[in-house]
Amino acid sequence: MGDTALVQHARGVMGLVNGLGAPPRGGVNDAVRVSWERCVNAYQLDPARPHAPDIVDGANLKDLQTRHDELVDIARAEMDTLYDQISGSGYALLLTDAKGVILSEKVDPTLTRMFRGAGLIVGANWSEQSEGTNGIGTCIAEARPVMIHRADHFRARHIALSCSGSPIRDPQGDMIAVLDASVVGSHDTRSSQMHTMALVNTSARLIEKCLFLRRSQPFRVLRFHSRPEFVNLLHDAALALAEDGTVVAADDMAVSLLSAQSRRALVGSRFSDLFEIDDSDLRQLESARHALFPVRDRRYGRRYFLSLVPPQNSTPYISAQPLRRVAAASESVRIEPLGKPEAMTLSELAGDDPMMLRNTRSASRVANSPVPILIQGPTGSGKEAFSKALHLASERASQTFVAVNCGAIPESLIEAELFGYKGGAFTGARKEGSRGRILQASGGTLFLDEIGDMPLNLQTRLLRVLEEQEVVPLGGDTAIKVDLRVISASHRPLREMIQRGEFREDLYYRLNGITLELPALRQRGDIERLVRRFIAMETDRPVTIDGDAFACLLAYPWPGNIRELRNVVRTALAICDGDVIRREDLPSELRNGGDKPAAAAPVANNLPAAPALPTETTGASGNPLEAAERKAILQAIEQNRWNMTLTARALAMSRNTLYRKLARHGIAVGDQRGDKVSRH
Ligand SMILES: Nc1ncnc2c1ncn2[C@@H]1O[C@H](COP(=O)(O)OP(=O)(O)OP(=O)(O)O)[C@@H](O)[C@H]1O
Repeated sequence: MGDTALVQHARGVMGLVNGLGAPPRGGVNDAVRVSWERCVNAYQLDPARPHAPDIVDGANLKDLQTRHDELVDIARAEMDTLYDQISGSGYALLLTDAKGVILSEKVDPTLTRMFRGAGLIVGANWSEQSEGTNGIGTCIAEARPVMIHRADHFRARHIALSCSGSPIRDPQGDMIAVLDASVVGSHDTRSSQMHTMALVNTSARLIEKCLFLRRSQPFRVLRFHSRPEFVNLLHDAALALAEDGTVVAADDMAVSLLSAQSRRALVGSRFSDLFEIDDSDLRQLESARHALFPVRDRRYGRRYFLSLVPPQNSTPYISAQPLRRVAAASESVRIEPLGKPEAMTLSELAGDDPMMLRNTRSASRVANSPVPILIQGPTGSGKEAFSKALHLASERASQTFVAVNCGAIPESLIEAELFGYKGGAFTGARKEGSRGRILQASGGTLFLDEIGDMPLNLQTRLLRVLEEQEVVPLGGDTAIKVDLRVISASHRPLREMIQRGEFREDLYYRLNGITLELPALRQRGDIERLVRRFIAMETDRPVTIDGDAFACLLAYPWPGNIRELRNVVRTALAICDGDVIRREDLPSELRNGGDKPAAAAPVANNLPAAPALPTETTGASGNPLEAAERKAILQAIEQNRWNMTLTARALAMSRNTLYRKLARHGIAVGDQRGDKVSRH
């Protein structure tokens, strides 16, 4: 190509963007014009200036390829097929990462030199920022398939190229790669390139589908289409379902066939919300492997044929963190301070996790109704935070939110704490009496945490209060009307407790208008986001978390759930040297790959909200036996994260005995004894 043509092209580009000189004859389409404007205005590129290609060095390229090995592996087979379809027409097939770095190629060996000359080399960065408008970079910028034909390119040196790029998305819908077919010096017209574009696009969809199916192996996968002959072929629609029928991932075809707005709109829904079929039918569908079932969708009553593929692989790691992106695990990440939010909203708590999204959807539906909510979930999974957010999302937001931890108040005090008492009602009672938590919560929300720890006789009293909506304080004879919204929570299996006669069935049904199950942290699909968010919330300066430390945080099984994560982050920020969190700033359990059993959960995560533990040398008596007991109690408290019921159980003593011992050893548990009152 002569120099004059290159100069003329550069002039045409600048003529169009800046109005300095004549724009190209025949003009360009909108996507190309907008891309040229980005190149000049945002990236300050010059179409005429020669530049050195941006090529990732060997070690970093290897690292990139390793991180994308699943994708590269899946794409290889499809690239071979596509190559056969267009062989002889001089194309190079390229697979890049989401930033435009070429990870692998399929090229006619006789044309390799020509492609090298054009800069199409494994490791080269073809983002718009580097190479200006092109089939890869512009596809990434536009997040859709694009064809950049000859003089559509921004840089004059690329105008011999014709490129067709199509994005590849992961099961969450995030773009992770681009498949591109490029040819040098072809005299084909733009319209004859359309055929190649269509083939590239089809291959990209097939790679996406294979990736979806591979990553969904730990789940049941529902395949469907309106035409039975299409089911279980690569063009059908697919939904990955958790064990309880919740959609954890959806592909684009499912979005299109169900007329949903996006993949996110489907994630978190129940299978039975989408189709006219019960959850129990799932098992039947599963046992009739590959059989097709006709069914209608609930929204429009359209008929589809379904087939259900059972989980292929249920190793705990994969099933626990199914579709989580771990690619970023070995990259350092810089995080800016965010400041502590006053209180988190339901949607902030849910993040991107499918189970949490389903919970917030259900909770929002009943936020303003009196329907009682029972939240089940392991300790530290955010039950109280969720209840508070629900309170704030309701019409009662301006009233009081009262949290009572039934597991942390000595049994003998629960009655007085909850129902209140008249002055002098019992020995030790305050002269002026006490209103009690129920009355304090009237008009607002009463959160009963660890409801499973409430003694049976008090369960009966609580049931009466809830049914009559009135309370009689201890030692009093008149009932006081209350207006309560009750949210209760437990990490214990209440249904099993009913069977064993430890929990009243009638109270269970009174509390359980709807039940929400909060996932353990290790089951959430958004740990990476939570880690970033906690660091951003807890830091007052920009910090970097190095790749190794990040990988440890993502790999750890988090027996203490979100509370533990928060404490680990706080401690790491406090002890890290400078502005970088490194692996050595993490507790040893995390550094060692999190392979300790849950029972030996880290004791190094001093709960910041908890009062500082006195050291064992401050024992009251100086007696070695007493000191040993004191030490054992302190350790058990820390290991059980200040949950007194669990601590008592671990020490094989009753809760009342534990409280007596705490008093004797001078161990103050302060506000950890359970009841917190906050006003909004
Ligand atoms: N999704 C979330 N995002 C950020 N922080 C959260 C989230 N969920 C909970 N937290 C924080 O994690 C900590 C533990 O949450 P919370 O006390 O609500 O858990 P819990 O399940 O009620 O615990 P327990 O069973 O011990 O009573 C709190 O500091 C809370 O603010």
